[in-house]
Amino acid sequence: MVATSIDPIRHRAVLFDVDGVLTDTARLHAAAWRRLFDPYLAGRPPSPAEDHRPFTDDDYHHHVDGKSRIDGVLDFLRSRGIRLPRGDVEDEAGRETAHGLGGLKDGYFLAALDQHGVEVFPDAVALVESLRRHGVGTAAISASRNCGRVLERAGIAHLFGVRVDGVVADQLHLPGKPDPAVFREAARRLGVPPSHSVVVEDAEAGAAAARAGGFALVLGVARAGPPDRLLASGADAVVSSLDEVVLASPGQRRLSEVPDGIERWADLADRVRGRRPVLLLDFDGTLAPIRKDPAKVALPVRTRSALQDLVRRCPVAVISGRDLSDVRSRVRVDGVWCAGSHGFELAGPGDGSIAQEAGEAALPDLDAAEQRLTAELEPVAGALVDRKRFALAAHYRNVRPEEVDRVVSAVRRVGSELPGLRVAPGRKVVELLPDIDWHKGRAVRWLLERAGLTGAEHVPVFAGDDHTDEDALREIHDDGFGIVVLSAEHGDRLTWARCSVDGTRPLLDLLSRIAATGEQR
Ligand SMILES: O=P(O)(O)OC[C@H]1O[C@H](O[C@H]2O[C@H](CO)[C@@H](O)[C@H](O)[C@H]2O)[C@H](O)[C@@H](O)[C@@H]1O
Repeated sequence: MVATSIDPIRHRAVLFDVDGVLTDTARLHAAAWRRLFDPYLAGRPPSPAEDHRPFTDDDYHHHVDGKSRIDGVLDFLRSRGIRLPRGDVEDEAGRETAHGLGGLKDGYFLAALDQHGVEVFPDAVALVESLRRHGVGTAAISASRNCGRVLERAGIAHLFGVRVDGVVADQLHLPGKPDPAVFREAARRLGVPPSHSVVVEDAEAGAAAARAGGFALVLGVARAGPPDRLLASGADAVVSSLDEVVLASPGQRRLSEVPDGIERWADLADRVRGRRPVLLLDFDGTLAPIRKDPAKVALPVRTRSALQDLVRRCPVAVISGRDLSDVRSRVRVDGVWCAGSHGFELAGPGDGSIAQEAGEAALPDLDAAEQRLTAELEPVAGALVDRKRFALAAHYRNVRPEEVDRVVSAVRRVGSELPGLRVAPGRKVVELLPDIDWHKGRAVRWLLERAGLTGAEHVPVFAGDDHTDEDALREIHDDGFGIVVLSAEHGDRLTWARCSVDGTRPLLDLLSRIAATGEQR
């Protein structure tokens, strides 16, 4: 299952293909190609090596859609056993070269544009506007040299901070789709890595390009007809209208808009006053500082002693992405509950009075993913594949920047090939988790209920720094108190937290104030 939702926390840019996604011009292109190829094929002398049947919709989707004009001519004719010289950009329209025939097609397309005008798809415009309101960068991508003209005539050129079209691709000598170069160039211009960008495409070549480029989400649009061709080409999900795409909740705020928990404690204290706090704490980046080598991370002495103090005052749990046994061995504070693998395994203090292990069915897929990714990422210097019982992390903190997309796309590909898994990005890490409706948020709620820590007399307090912590921050948003630990690695993303702290020290100070406020009941 892949949700058709764009999450502004994770997806900081969305790249839209133009013809067929934003504007109803794909059919004008298809008609112009047909007008070019049908008489051309009919006029060729019969040959057993060539197929002269008329141009079909399937031909358009498989051989032409999404590609540059010249590649479209060459690839389609090659599929019919015909090889033409590429020719030259100066070739007059109609000459028997790729440039010559491409010029003729362009004349037909421009005539159709003049005759019919450009219609926009209102669902696409609504999505673009909504994304921009959420601060997500938007780009328009097209193989067409007429992209600028189409966007201007449609009145939507101003909605895109970046445009990478056939003209830009020619200037920079970028190969056309299915090569990911045009998408990567757009992401680069928006300043967002492919691993945090979404591509919206209606063409097979475009979906394949985005998949190969390691983009976070490849969303196919099949306005008429089945989704299969786009799914087969690499789309994560296919919608028939962009109305089906939902955005993360407006309840979230930018990190820069969230008040500092210490500075604004006087205003925030009422949320916990008179209630018994239940402290639910993330480990890496929250209790323990981030390090280059995950194996070298240790709980600082001062933090352990603060936890020992807190556990005497209220229930405390650590909810980590690490393996359960790993996080337990690093926390070592009596009386603390621990959850590992992002909440997929959970146990009570000591011997574990209660236990929960979600995601058992995904173990064979995790084993297969571990085998494949260990082999595939072995040549990537700095890449680290870390298998947890119910998760697999591919770390790229120590990978050269130009190799990061290789790591991310390998994980995404393996994740999409194994139906039991889903992809979850984190801080310089991309993980595979069991594809079931379970995460830190569900685990936290389960723990509160099983331990009898529910009801108005309790207030769940969750603190975390990373993307997977947002599941828990969202879960307790209405009845609890969420704290996000700031990090320069996240930019100004959205969060469900009610307040922020600037590191572990102020976090421990805030938790102590929360415990003290709870003690005044
Ligand atoms: O939920 P958490 O307890 O925060 O665990 C999330 C991941 O944390 C670890 O990776 C992160 O910390 C590493 C050490 O500082 C750092 O090198 C890496 O870049 C971070 O993503 C841990 O290794 C993962 O298994 C956890 O999933």
